[in-house]
Amino acid sequence: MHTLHVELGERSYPVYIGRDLFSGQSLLARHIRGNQVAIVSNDTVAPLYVERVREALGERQLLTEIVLPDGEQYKTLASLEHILDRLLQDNHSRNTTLVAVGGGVVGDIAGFAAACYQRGVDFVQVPTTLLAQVDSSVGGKTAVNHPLGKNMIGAFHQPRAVLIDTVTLHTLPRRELAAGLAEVIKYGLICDPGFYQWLQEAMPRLLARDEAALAEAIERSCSLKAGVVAADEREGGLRAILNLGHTFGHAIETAQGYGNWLHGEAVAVGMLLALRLSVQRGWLDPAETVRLERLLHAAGLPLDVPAGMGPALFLELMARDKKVVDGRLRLVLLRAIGEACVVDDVTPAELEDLLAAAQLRRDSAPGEDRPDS
Ligand SMILES: NC(=O)c1ccc[n+]([C@@H]2O[C@H](COP(=O)([O-])OP(=O)(O)OC[C@H]3O[C@@H](n4cnc5c(N)ncnc54)[C@H](O)[C@@H]3O)[C@@H](O)[C@H]2O)c1
Ligand SMILES: O=C(O)C(=O)C[C@@H](O)[C@H](O)[C@H](O)COP(=O)(O)O
Ligand SMILES: [Zn+2]
Repeated sequence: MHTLHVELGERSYPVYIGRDLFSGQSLLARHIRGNQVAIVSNDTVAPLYVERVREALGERQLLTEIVLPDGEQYKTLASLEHILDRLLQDNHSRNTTLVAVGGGVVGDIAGFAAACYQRGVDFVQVPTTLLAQVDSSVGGKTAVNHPLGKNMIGAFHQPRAVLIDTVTLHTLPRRELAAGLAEVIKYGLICDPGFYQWLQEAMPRLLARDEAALAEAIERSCSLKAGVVAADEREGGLRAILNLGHTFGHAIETAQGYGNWLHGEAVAVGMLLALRLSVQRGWLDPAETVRLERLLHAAGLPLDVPAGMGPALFLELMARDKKVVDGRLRLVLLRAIGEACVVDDVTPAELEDLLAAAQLRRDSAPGEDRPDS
């Protein structure tokens, strides 16, 4: 087992990465302060993994299991309300702990419920998708979506611990594995060129679910994210680099109706758009776009914007991005591979050209595998 720490003073916590973390002496029980627990999961993950988690918790005075319907379309205020209703009905007090067992959707909603319930209770993340293991379980961003925008209602609330059991990745559908790889690739692009190079070589092993390769990708990703979060917990500055590709990606997810495009798929296309802008500024060699396209394609990720999503719709949705300051759009670009920066001077005309070209590229290559075809 490998242990990392997210260093945030009194809110610091460990991230455990290993196999079979729920057997033997319970790591989980050690991070639960009171005698009350609510497990939050969904109807796909609960039958697979909740029993193991329940056993690892041992005897509890109060144990509630909350099973949400599966899907990004349920990352809503209604699901949040359902969790809060159940906690109140079962008389959970302020020393209860929520344990999120699932992907980023479950983790984000359960974390937000923990932030809200009686003004804040403990929670532990047990992420079961690659995406949640490398990204969403670490860092304390919690939220639900709104029809007008992704993660628009939420809070910063750090977990007490993150338990990453890599065995869970064996049941993960192939498309979901690819979605997680998009966020892994993101770390290489924004802050670690050596890791980016390693990913080019390791991609076949990652796709074959080679345990050593997956563990290395998870450890390196979590370590990079922990460093950024420790330096800027609430996204006052540096943390925004973790948003590479997300301004475009969130617009795609919102426009397509949450769940049609996976978060990682939308981010993959968004990162390519950000790279093309960086090339246009003369910061990157055009060959870098081709290198990223090859890597995303090898991972099984889309390269093109959705059909019918033109510049006007992109610009309308991107104007609601959380990084907008005083009406000014801010985008994460790359000065070099491994060196991200945030700019606020990309003009609407520049974006229109970029997005019109992306639409043209999409329409001139029909029949390729895409989430919406
Ligand atoms: N808080 C953050 O910092 C952060 C970071 C990145 C992404 N996110 C959010 O995370 C969400 C995406 O997370 P995701 O990609 O994990 O999606 P997800 O939670 O929808 O999970 C993907 C699918 O895999 C299933 N699943 C989960 N674990 C499984 C397993 N081990 N075996 C079989 N099936 C399994 C789920 O039921 C679901 O159908 C988005 O809402 C995104 O906005 C948040
Ligand atoms: O942890 C962060 O900070 C991130 O930006 C990680 C992203 O991968 C993640 O999708 C996050 O939820 C996006 O945050 P948002 O503030 O743009 O909603
Ligand atoms: Zn993301």
